[in-house]
Order: sequence, then C-alpha cells, then structure tokens
Amino acid sequence: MKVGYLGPKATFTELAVSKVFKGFELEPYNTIPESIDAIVDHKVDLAVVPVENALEGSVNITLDYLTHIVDIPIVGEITLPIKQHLMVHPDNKDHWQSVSKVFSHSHAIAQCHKFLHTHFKGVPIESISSTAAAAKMVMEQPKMNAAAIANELAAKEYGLAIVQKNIHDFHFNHTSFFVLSEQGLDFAEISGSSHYKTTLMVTLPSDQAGALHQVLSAFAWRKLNLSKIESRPMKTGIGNYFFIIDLEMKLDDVLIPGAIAELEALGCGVKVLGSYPSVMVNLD
Ligand SMILES: O=C(O)C(=O)Cc1ccccc1
Repeated sequence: MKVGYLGPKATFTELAVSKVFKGFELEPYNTIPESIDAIVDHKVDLAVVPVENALEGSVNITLDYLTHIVDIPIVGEITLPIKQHLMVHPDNKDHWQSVSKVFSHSHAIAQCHKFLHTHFKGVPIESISSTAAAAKMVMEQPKMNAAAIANELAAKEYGLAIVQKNIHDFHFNHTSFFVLSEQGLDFAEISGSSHYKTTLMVTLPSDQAGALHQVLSAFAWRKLNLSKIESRPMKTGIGNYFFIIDLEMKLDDVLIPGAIAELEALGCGVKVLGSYPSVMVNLD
C-alpha cells in the first residue's frame, strides 16, 4: 500500500505518517492538493495531510479541498505533538542572529509569532509549502544566510544546525492530520485506536432566523457531543458560509442518522465527510 503525504522528506506530516503506517511505501508530494490529487489519479492508496493545529486553527486548504474540489472520505485522524526549532546552514551557525530571511510553512510561522517578533523584528518572514521545504532551501542556498523553522528530523535530513530549540510560543502545540482514502481502509486496525469521530458538512437554509440554533438543538437533545464547529465560505458570495461539525462518536444506526434527518427536514444540506478512528501519537 502506498501513502501520499505533504513532503518533502522530514515534514511533520511524514513524522505523523511514520508513527502509524509502518512498513508502507511512502510518496511525498509538494503541496496538500497534490497529495490529495494522488488518490484521485490512483497513484497512491491513501493520503495524509495536516488539518488543524492547536495554536493556529484549521488548515483551510485541506478543508476547502475536501468540501469544494474532491469527494474522498476521511478514514482516520492522527494527532502529533509539534516542536518547532530554528535552524541554519552550518556555515552560518555563528551569525544566526543576523539572518536575512526566515522561511517556513505558514502554520509554523504563526506558531512562533512571539519568538519571531522578539528576535527577528524587521527580518522578512516568508511562507513556503512545508517546514521541510524551508529546511531544504536553506541547505541548498548557504549564501542567502537564511533560517528555517522546522523539526529535528528535517535538521538531520538536510544537514542544518539547530540554533534555537522549542521556539513555538505555547507549550501545548499539537497538529491533527487527516487520513484520506477511497479504499475503505481499516484505520482502527492500523492505528489500534477505538476512539471515533464523525465529521459533517452542513449548509443552512438561506435567510432563516434561528437556523443554526435549530441545527445545534438537533444534536443537543440527543446528547451528541460536538468537539468542533467551524464556518467556511461557500465561495458563492460574501456572507455565505457552511459549517463543519465534529461529533465525538462513530456513525451509528440511530442517533446521528436521526439528527441528519432532522436537519434535512429543516432545509439543511448534510454530507458525512467521514466517520473514523482518531489516534494520538508521541514524538519518541
Ligand atoms: O510543513 C510541515 O512540516 C507540515 O507537515 C505541515 C505542518 C506545518 C506546521 C505544523 C504542523 C504541520
């Protein structure tokens, strides 16, 4: 089985993949859409992409791609602790305080905002497709005297020197990754997790007072525990949004179908994006 993921080698996504998919063939892609398209094009059996960070929130491109562009179910979720480090080319190790630029993934930059504001005021901060892509670029262009924010594996993989460890602004830093597949992959068996979540996409009837309240009450009176509700643009005009709702349980035969039927009777559109095991892994 082949796993596509947001690469290049040594991204946080690869770390998450390697903790769960032992002995699988791994195929890195440069962007999140390319990783997901690899499923559509039958180049991989499953793909793993970041979806939410505890400090910065959702990875919008992942949610938008899954709701607007492709129709691929979520079959699993992996949550990984995140430690961000500042690294430079070994030639620049002794003058890292005067780097000309800092590169990283936009989420990593946001997770280190306070650190960057304190130590690199006025230095251009540039976002790039992944933390590992930033590390690779810093390795390839020593004359640029740039730094990357990435993980320890990336420092090793690309031969960079870590000059400041743990530069993320808040200690509790985790990222969740979706496992996507069209092949009915048994992620409960692969991950050993029996903790399930169900993710729904809900569109509201237009211009109806109290519609969201009614949606929430369909879950509330059934005592269905929501762990997330997020609005994303419909991309049809200002003010047009749909909701992504996470339920802390597996899709059953009674409660969730009952809630969905109630929402549909209210005029809502409902799509199940996946009902899947969720696993927390650690770095060591
Ligand atoms: O860029 C990476 O390494 C990724 O896998 C995406 C990401 C970026 C920042 C935190 C977690 C995941």
